[in-house]
Amino acid sequence: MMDQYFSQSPDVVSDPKTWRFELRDRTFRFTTDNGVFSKHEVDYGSRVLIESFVLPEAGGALLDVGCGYGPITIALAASFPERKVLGVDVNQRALQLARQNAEQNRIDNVLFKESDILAGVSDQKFAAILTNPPIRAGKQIVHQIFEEAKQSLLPNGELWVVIQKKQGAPSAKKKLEELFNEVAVVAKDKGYFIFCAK
Ligand SMILES: C[S@@+](CC[C@H](N)C(=O)[O-])C[C@H]1O[C@@H](n2cnc3c(N)ncnc32)[C@H](O)[C@@H]1O
Repeated sequence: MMDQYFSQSPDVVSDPKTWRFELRDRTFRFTTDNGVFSKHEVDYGSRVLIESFVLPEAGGALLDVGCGYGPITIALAASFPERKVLGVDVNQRALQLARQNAEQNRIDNVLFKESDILAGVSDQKFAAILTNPPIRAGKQIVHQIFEEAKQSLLPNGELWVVIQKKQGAPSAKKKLEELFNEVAVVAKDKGYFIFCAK
């Protein structure tokens, strides 16, 4: 089987690496491994999303869809200790690393759960849902994330998405505009767009 970062259990040999990275003025220690997305450093798009995120009016938990080894979930949990932050992914190796990363950074307002898109958290509503979506899984999955997110937002809740222009930002924006009343471009940096939809 071809190894993909979004496979449920990567079959590449494990070779964990630990490194430091600064996000929202705090230094984190992340452990990553083969078979997970962006294993050498925090992905540039995720960085732009993390740095530009502001809490919405709605109170309540935050959700990171496709959390990988946890950089978005963990950085936001550290910034907003009064909020609970959930991270979901299909990749079990990534989820294991995310739990380890939360522990080694002493972040305890997080929960990581295996879930195909939002299926595993369909009983909950969120103040904000964030995603650096799995582009390589296909446009249909990305659009499904947007659709399921819309159903899982609290009133005044917001969906925050990072997507590169060359990886389909215009078509993602169009889909978001079909689903939501308001879609703002919050940031643009090196070809990465941050959309906030409500
Ligand atoms: C672009 S990566 C982002 C990872 C992480 N948030 C980061 O910033 O490094 C997208 C993630 O989506 C996950 N993914 C792929 N298909 C998924 C699905 N159907 N449901 C949930 N997560 C999925 C992948 O395993 C991958 O970890």
